[in-house]
Amino acid sequence: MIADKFHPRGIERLSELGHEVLSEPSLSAGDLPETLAAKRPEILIVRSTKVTATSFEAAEGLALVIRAGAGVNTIDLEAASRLGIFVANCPGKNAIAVAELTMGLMLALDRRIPDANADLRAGVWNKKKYGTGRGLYGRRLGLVGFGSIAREVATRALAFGMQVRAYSPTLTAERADAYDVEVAPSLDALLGDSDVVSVHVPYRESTRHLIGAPQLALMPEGAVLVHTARGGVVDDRALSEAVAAGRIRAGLDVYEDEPSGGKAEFNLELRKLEGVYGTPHIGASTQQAAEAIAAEAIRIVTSFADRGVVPNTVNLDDHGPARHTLVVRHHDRVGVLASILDALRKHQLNVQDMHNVVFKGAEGAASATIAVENEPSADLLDDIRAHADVLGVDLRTAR
Ligand SMILES: NC(=O)C1=CN([C@@H]2O[C@H](COP(=O)(O)OP(=O)(O)OC[C@H]3O[C@@H](n4cnc5c(N)ncnc54)[C@H](O)[C@@H]3O)[C@@H](O)[C@H]2O)C=CC1
Ligand SMILES: O=C(O)CCC(=O)C(=O)O
Repeated sequence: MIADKFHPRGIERLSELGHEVLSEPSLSAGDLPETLAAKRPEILIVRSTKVTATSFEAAEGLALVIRAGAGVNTIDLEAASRLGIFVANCPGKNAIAVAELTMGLMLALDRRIPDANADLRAGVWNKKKYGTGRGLYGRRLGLVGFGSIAREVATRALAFGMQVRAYSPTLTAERADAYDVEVAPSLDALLGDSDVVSVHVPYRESTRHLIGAPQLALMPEGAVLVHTARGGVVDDRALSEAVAAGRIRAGLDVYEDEPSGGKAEFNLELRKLEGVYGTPHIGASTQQAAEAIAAEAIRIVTSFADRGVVPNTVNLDDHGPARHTLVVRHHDRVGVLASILDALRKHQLNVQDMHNVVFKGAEGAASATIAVENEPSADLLDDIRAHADVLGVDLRTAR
C-alpha cells in the first residue's frame, strides 16, 4: 500500500514485478489505521503521512514500512520495533534536490529575487533597491551536519567560491578534507563565524531547537540562516524574533507546525516577515529525486519480497548487546542447526544475530555465526562439539 504521492512509473513497475499495489495518495494520517486494518498490506510506503503507534497496532500482517525519503521522524519507530516491523528509508536519494533548493534560497536571499520579481510583476522597476546583493563568492558558509545533503551543498557552494566549514559530532578532519571543507570545533564556533548557516540534521529529541535563541544570537549581524532540514530543529519563534529585529534573514523550506498534505492553509506569522523567504517543504520535490526515491523503494520491496532482506533499516539494533559470537562449522545437513539452537536453549542463551553460509563443493560443509547475549560456558561449547555433525566450534569475544 502506498499512502502518499509516489512516482507513477514506480507504481507501474511494482505491478509489473507482480505485486498487488494499492495506491492511496490522499490518505490522511487519521485515516491510516482504519485503512491498514481493512486492507492488511504487508508493505506500506509513505512520504509525509505520519505512521503512529495506532496505525502500527491496527496493521495486522504489516511487516515493512518504507519511508520514500530520508527523514523518519514521522514514523513511530518504537512502536514498529515493539511489533517487529521493519522500517527502512531511502538515504541520499533526494540529497541533490535539497542541495539545489538550498543554493536557490541562498541566491534568492542575497539578490532578493522573490521581492524583485514581485515588484517587477507589479510594474515597479527598482534597480536601486535590489542592486545591493553582497555576492556569495568568498563568503563563509557553515553547514550544521555533514551527511548526504550537506555534502552536496558543500560541493555546490565550493563551486560558487564560498569558504565552507561544517560541524557534526562525527565529522573527522580526514573526511572533511576529502570534500575540501573545514571542520568547525563546535556548533557555537560555526554559528559565530559564518555569513550563511545551512541546517542539515535529522529531527530527534536531541536536535529539537538545536538552533534556538542563544544560538541565533551568536550569528553575526546581517547573516543568513537556511533551513531545509526538519521543522523543530530550529526554534521558529526565536527565529521570528531574530528576523523581526532585523539581525538576520532566513530561507526556509520546513516549519515547526507545517501541514503534511499537498495543499492546505498556512498562516504562520514567520512567513510574512520581510526577512524570510519560504517554500512549502519542496526540497525533495524534483522529478529526478522522485525517480531516484521510487527506484530505491522498489529495490527495498524486491529485496524484502524475494529474500526477506531489508536494506536501509533504521530500527535495527545493529550494535546490540551481543559481545560473544559462536562460529560453528558443521556438515550441511537437515537438523544440525536445530540441534545447535537446542543446546543454546538448554543453556538459556539468547541469540541476537545468526547467519549460516555453505562452503563450495560436493561434500557440503557450512558455518553458522551466532551472536549471543551472554558469554557461553565451557559446558555449552562441549555440548555443541559433541554433536556428530559439528566440525569445529570457536568463541569470539569483542574487546
Ligand atoms: N526539505 C526536504 O524536503 C528534505 C529534508 N530532509 C531532512 O534533512 C535531514 C538530513 O538529511 P541527510 O543529509 O540525507 O541525512 P544524513 O543522515 O545523511 O545526515 C545527517 C547529518 O546530521 C549529523 N548530525 C546529527 N545530529 C547532529 C547534531 N546534533 N549536530 C550536528 N550534526 C548532527 C549527522 O552526523 C549527519 O552528518 C533529514 O533527516 C531530513 O529531516 C531530507 C530530505 C528532504
Ligand atoms: O517527500 C517529501 O516531499 C519530503 C522529503 C523529506 O522531507 C525527506 O526525505 O526527509
